[in-house]
Amino acid sequence: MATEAANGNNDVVVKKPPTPSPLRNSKFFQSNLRILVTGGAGFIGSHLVDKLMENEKNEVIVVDNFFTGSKDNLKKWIGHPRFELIRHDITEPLLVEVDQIYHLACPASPIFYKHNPVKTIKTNVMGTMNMLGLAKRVGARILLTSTSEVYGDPLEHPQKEEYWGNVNPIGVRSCYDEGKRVAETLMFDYHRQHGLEIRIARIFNTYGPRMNIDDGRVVSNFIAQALRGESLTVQSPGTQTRSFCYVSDMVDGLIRLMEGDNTGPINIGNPGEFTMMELAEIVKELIEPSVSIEVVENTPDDPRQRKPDISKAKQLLGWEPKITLRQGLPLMEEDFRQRLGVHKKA
Ligand SMILES: O=c1ccn([C@@H]2O[C@H](COP(=O)(O)OP(=O)(O)O[C@H]3OC[C@@H](O)[C@H](O)[C@H]3O)[C@@H](O)[C@H]2O)c(=O)[nH]1
Repeated sequence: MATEAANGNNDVVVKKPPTPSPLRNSKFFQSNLRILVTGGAGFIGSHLVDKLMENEKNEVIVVDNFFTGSKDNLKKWIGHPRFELIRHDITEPLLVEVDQIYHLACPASPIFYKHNPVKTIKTNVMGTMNMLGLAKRVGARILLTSTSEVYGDPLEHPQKEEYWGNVNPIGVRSCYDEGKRVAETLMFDYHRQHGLEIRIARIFNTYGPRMNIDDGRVVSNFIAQALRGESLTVQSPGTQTRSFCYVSDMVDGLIRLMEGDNTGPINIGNPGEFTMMELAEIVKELIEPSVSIEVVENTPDDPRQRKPDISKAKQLLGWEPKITLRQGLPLMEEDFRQRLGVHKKA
């Protein structure tokens, strides 16, 4: 049985995991691992699918409602015998016979998750309940991608998993940060009450190819602005910090967590910390030195600092990120150049 990595009173004896359904063991039995990825057409989800598909013993089923995800991100797998794509909104129940569930589905960019906040919280609460119900019914192990936003505007720095956070429960970000906090609670309640095998990753800011160009998050905004020759919009005051993890490192961390013996929550992120002004200066230097940097108005409740303590990931998963910001940005630049049709100057 999995050990519990962190937090409060989780050290309660839990039930044995439910046995997989009889269907899974008879008619549909086969030696491959069948893996469901919710939100698998999205940015991190599609990179995770690529990695899972590299293993010939894996069959991957993606469910996505394509609100922020796109079929384009999965085009190389469509038609592959070990791959299936289902258009489905996880706020509605779903029954598929699977062994593992990577539950990623939820808009992650603040402008998208704030666009329809009621839908965002439904996705996190009802969507997670539906996926937990599925995991219970078929005896699957389930991994939730939670977020560094559960720490809110943190009063402890860097953030350890034991920190309970500083979250505004009625703020404009709460549909996402409180939504993910409830999702974590549901995961642990199903674990304690029904013996479900759970894993929780707290994902810190992540970047890389396939982010939506107009995603609204800072790295994609700055790269798109630099390539379009527009000013880089640093939201005030510019001294707020974030720590950016390249997507291939993130995917490795998620797979290690799923395959390991710890429930989490475990922080997965890159501890290299930058102010938003520093980030703008690096993007300017690496991509387009002629652009200017402009300070613009910020949105409410923007966390002033964020940096993961990744001691647990190192110790329990043997994981740490390999790609620095200066190595990762050019890889993302290349993808954005192709999609925007902007060629490098000779
Ligand atoms: O154009 C921009 C966009 C954003 N920013 C700033 O950049 C910082 C990061 O903002 P982002 O929108 O990229 O992301 P946030 O850190 O606010 O939220 C993210 O946190 C972790 C993940 O779970 C999610 O992907 C997302 O919610 C903020 O301080 C924001 O004010 C800019 O300075 N300019």
